[in-house]
Amino acid sequence: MSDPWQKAYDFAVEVARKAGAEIRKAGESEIRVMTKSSTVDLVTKTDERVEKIIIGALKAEFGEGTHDFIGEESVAKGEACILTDKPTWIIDPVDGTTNFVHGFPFVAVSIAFAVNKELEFGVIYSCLEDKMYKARKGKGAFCDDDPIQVSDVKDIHKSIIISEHGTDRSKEKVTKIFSTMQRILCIPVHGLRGSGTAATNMCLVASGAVEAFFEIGIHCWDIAAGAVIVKEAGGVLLDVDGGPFDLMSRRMVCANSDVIANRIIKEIEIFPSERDDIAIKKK
Ligand SMILES: O=P(O)(O)O[C@H]1[C@H](O)[C@@H](O)[C@H](O)[C@@H](O)[C@@H]1O
Ligand SMILES: [Mg+2]
Repeated sequence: MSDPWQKAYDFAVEVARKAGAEIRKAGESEIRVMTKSSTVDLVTKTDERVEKIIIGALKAEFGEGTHDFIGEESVAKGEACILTDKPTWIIDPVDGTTNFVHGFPFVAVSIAFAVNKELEFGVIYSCLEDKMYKARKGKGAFCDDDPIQVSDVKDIHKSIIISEHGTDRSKEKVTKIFSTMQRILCIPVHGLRGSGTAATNMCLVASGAVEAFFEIGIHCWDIAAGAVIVKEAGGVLLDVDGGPFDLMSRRMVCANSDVIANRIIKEIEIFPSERDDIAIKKK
């Protein structure tokens, strides 16, 4: 039986690599000479420019109108964030924007592809590390063509948990985020980490470098590609309340096993986060 998505998968890897080169170039040439404040404007331009390069290349390859697109920058400009049955690209052109501004070495291009609302493949290019993580549904997960597997650590006390404080600075949310982190740290676990990008954090779970990642407040474009990569590396994906993973819910736990995931879930203080697909309908 023909494999309809192999060409799209291979092309996505190529496009992610090209986008990563653009990000590195912007980092080397433009960002370094700018003051921090004007750099932030420049970064928004870089995010938008890289997303245009990615979507432009995909439309040129697969035709206008045949596929749908959910991109961080296009949604920010008011485009719909609804997963249809059509072949849909879910794109974060620069995951770890704040890292990028500071030259903190974790910046990822995240490209996922879904058909009939099912994630078919995910590609995450960690462009400052030059590491290409990728996975197709049912065909395993890879980093630069080497197969990757989640960690086999079963003991929470021997686990590293990765999470993020996100971009919200309201006292109420920050308190909830850090009290959750404090409870998890004092289980105790072996350590708490955060790379500054959800996509990279999920690759660290998939490659066995850490045992679990959780966050409330992320978006579908941050986690769609990582969801395929973690699953294909033998990991599990859940909602922060222990229910089934929901791509549009803006919250998730992924881990090397249900045991570690459910132990983390016990400590998470949940706060509301507006769904990706509902928020846009309100506009
Ligand atoms: O807005 P940036 O700097 O990209 O940071 C967010 C990042 O995009 C997400 O992947 C992380 O998980 C968030 O916590 C960051 O705030
Ligand atoms: Mg992001």
